[in-house]
Parts: sequence; C-alpha cells; structure tokens
Amino acid sequence: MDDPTASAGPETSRSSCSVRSVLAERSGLAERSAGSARDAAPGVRQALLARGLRFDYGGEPVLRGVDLEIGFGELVAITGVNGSGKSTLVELLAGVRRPSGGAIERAAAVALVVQQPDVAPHLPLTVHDVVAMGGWRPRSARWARLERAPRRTRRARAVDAALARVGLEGLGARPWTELSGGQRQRALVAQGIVAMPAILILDEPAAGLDAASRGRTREILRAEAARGAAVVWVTHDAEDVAVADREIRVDGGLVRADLGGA
Ligand SMILES: Nc1ncnc2c1ncn2[C@@H]1O[C@H](COP(=O)(O)OP(=O)(O)OP(=O)(O)O)[C@@H](O)[C@H]1O
Repeated sequence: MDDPTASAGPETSRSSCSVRSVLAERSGLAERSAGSARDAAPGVRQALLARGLRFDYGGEPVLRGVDLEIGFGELVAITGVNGSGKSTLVELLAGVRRPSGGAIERAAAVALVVQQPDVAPHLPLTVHDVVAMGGWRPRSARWARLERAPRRTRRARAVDAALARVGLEGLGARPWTELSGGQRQRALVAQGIVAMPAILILDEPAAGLDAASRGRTREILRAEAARGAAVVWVTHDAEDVAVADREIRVDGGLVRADLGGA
C-alpha cells in the first residue's frame, strides 16, 4: 500500500476532504524509526511516536527535531504562539505532509480535522454527506457502492449520532453551504468522530465557537480519549489545556512536552 509518509520528501497537497483516513496500519506501527522507541508509560499503549522530526517549506526550518510520544487513551493539547508550527506538526503526525527528516510511527489509522476544509462550494453536498466522509477509506469506494442496505443504514445512524453529539441534530439534510461558520466547525468535529477513529487529530476545532460549543467540544474529546482513542488537539484556549492530560508546546521549532495537565 502507498503510505504518503513512508519517507522524507516533498509535501503532499491538501485534499478536498477535511478528514483524512490515513491508512498507516500495515502490520503494526508504520514508518518505524531506526532507533529504539522509549517505552510508553506503564499501561499506556503507544499510538504516535515522532523522533527527530524536521520540516521546512523551502526556507527556514519550521520544525527542527521534534520528539514526542502519545498513547492511546490520552488527550493531548498542542499549544504555541501563532506561526510556531502547530498545524505543520499535526499535518506531519497525520501523514498529510512528509517530514524533511526524522521518523513517525503510527499504531493505527488517523482521522484529521483541519482548520479550513476544502469542501467544494459547487458540489451539492449535504451536511450528512460531509460528516459521512469521516468514514471514508480510499480502498473501499468500490465496496461503498456495492454495500448492502443494512450497512448503509448503520452508517446513516452513525452520522445522525455524531451530529447529535455536536448539537446539530436534525441538520443532516441541509446543504453544507447553508451552515454558519460555527455550525460547519461543529459538523467537522462530527466528521472526525463518526467512524470512532483510534487516533483523532484536530487543528483548533473550537476556535471562534461560543462558550457552550467550546465546552461541548471539550466533553466530546474527553469522551473520545475515555473510549481509548489517542486525541491530539491544537488549541489556544487555557480551559482546553486544563482538561487535557498533557500539554505539548511548540516553541522555536522544538516541542516542550510533558508540561503536566489535568
Ligand atoms: N504552505 C506554506 N508555505 C510556506 N510557509 C508556510 C506554509 N504554511 C505555513 N507556513 C509557515 O510555517 C510556519 C508555521 O506555520 P503553522 O501554520 O504550522 O503555524 P501554527 O502554529 O499552526 O500557527 P497558527 O497558530 O497561526 O495557526 C509559519 O511561519 C508559516 O508562515
């Protein structure tokens, strides 16, 4: 299988779907680094591991040798000032970009919720359609066409349940373009959680949302971690950091990890 992150190289383009199901499963961890991985904390199975991760966009390096480990069941807040490289880091972790150097290991497929999705405005997509993309797998498109009704029904129910969790119940049939900015962001969180990913990475999913929606997003992400997912969450909000298990701060192209948490 083609793994977009199998080696260092030029960056990949952003796709038209905001949740990327990066099938990096292969046999166990993808992209094994040459060195030996440090053991995860006792009882925590490792979901993501980066060693010496470097990245540049053609100029000054944005990341200069990032090391980090994230376990299943952990809720990790990624923080840092504007332009410090948080989005770049999570895109590397998710496999949307290839590192210029270093290695990443992923123990499972990743669902990525990006800040600004490219959902083509001219396509007649409903909110339901966009949320259902979270269960999309490149290799299963053919099977999706052939699938039997009971499975379609299960998927439709999963989409409805995800929309209800983010407080958008009943809006599934609405055209995507008719949602407000905040409603779209919440729908993208629904897209991220609809397929119950083992690794969920979100780039500022609650930026600009009202206080109630930010609180609801926090509860959803805590619940995702409680069911065993590794949840990595870029945020500028101190309240988000307070509910996370750990904060990882991006600073000067490196990370300051294990800053404590809730
Ligand atoms: N496509 C790109 N081409 C060139 N430079 C880029 C590109 N995307 C980001 N950068 C640069 O890389 C650096 C890190 O950007 P990044 O978006 O990762 O930061 P961030 O911490 O997520 O910022 P913010 O908090 O504003 O979202 C910045 O200096 C930015 O200008």
